[in-house]
Amino acid sequence: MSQMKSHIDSAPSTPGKFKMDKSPYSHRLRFHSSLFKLTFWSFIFIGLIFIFFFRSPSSSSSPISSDLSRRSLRTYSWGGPTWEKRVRSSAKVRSRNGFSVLVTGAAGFVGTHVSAALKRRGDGVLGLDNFNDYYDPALKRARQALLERTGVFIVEGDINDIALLKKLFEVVAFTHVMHLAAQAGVRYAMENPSSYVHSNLAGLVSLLEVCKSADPQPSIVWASSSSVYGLNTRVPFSEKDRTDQPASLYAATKKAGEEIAHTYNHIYGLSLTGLRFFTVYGPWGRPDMAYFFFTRDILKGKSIPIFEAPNHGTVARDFTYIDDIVKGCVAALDTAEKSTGSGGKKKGPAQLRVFNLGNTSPVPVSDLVGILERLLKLKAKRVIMKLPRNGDVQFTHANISYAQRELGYKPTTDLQAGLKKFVRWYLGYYGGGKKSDQ
Ligand SMILES: O=C(O)[C@H]1O[C@H](OP(=O)(O)OP(=O)(O)OC[C@H]2O[C@@H](n3ccc(=O)[nH]c3=O)[C@H](O)[C@@H]2O)[C@H](O)[C@@H](O)[C@@H]1O
Repeated sequence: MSQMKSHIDSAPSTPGKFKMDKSPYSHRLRFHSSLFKLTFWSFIFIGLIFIFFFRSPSSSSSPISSDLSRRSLRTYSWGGPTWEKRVRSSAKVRSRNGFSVLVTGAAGFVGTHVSAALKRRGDGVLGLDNFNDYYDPALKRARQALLERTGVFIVEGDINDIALLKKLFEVVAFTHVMHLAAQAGVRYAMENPSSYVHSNLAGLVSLLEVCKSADPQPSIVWASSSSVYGLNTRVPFSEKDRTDQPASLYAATKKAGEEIAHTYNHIYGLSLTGLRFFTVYGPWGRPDMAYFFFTRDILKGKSIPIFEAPNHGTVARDFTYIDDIVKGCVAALDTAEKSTGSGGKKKGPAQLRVFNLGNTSPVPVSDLVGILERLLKLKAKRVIMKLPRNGDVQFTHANISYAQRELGYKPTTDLQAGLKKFVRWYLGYYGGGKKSDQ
């Protein structure tokens, strides 16, 4: 190549002169030029093969499959003596009659709070989370750091990874699983339906498969959603009401989860408790939720879209503060009966429950914005918009008498008090909005 380069460099700059076949070097030049072409095209060919094999799944025409493949192809490293030691130590029970709990979605909003609460009272807690990028992973990492300081280790992995789940049950005989890993969010289901199937259906089944084969089988408490009430118009929503009209794919996957839970309870004797959370909010919350991004956008002076139902109908939510939800989750674990099966075989009927965990006082979204304005001492740029027809329901309202009776569940934080705590956390964490580019 360098020889060829020197020929070219020494050749006259006029292109036409280069074609003169009288040149004593013309023969060698032609040979070198075809060698150059061969090398050049070989590189192009190898490059194309490389691009085809290594990029094709994520460069598929559908953004859905590309996103899903990005998530499911991600590999996590786990295993080894040091890793097992950390798993064991994190899951070690430190109080009398304490539980050993596997918390999936531990770097999530509810997962972090529940893990911390369990650890505080002496339960052994091991987290599992895939740290996906549905929202700012830096927030998940910050929650992880918080939990690490309390002695909770979060294993990085996906609930669809059966080998990993089996390994965790080999290392620790979990008494309970708090299953909070999920693809959340009502509106995002229009954008990325597959991720709901991946996490809320396939992931749930993987987890239940491993739990049913474990010996002893753990008791499982898991997150369903208020969205299962869908188009139901009877208020307040009771667990006895129909839930066969979901208004979003998200709701449909949660409802399907409840049916899947029934199956595993029926066939394998797994003790299963589903908790229908009602719009949970609070410090360390999810940036995709309205109260969170309203706060961010009011601080930035950006306009905020406030949904309104037809004929100026009010849109309202039974916003529930995180500490109340945590109490409900812990009470559900405390009252969960043992699974009755072992090694994949049912020995007798097992407990199967579903509870509403709400606040029982719906608040219009416009009032939520009013509270935020007062707390932030800023006026919001409100833009009234039609309630989109992509999954949102007009209102939610929980009847919590069943949870009250069985779990002693009694929410104590109203929206004003809860948002005050959220705003204080938000300003401390993001420093008045400077860091909040999620
Ligand atoms: O209760 C539940 O089960 C669900 O609660 C929330 O869903 P959602 O109540 O829709 O919460 P947000 O997305 O924070 O919306 C809160 C309210 O603000 C309204 N909103 C939302 C977004 C927006 O731009 N403007 C607006 O007015 C919504 O219509 C809704 O009434 C969570 O996002 C779900 O993961 C959870 O399962």
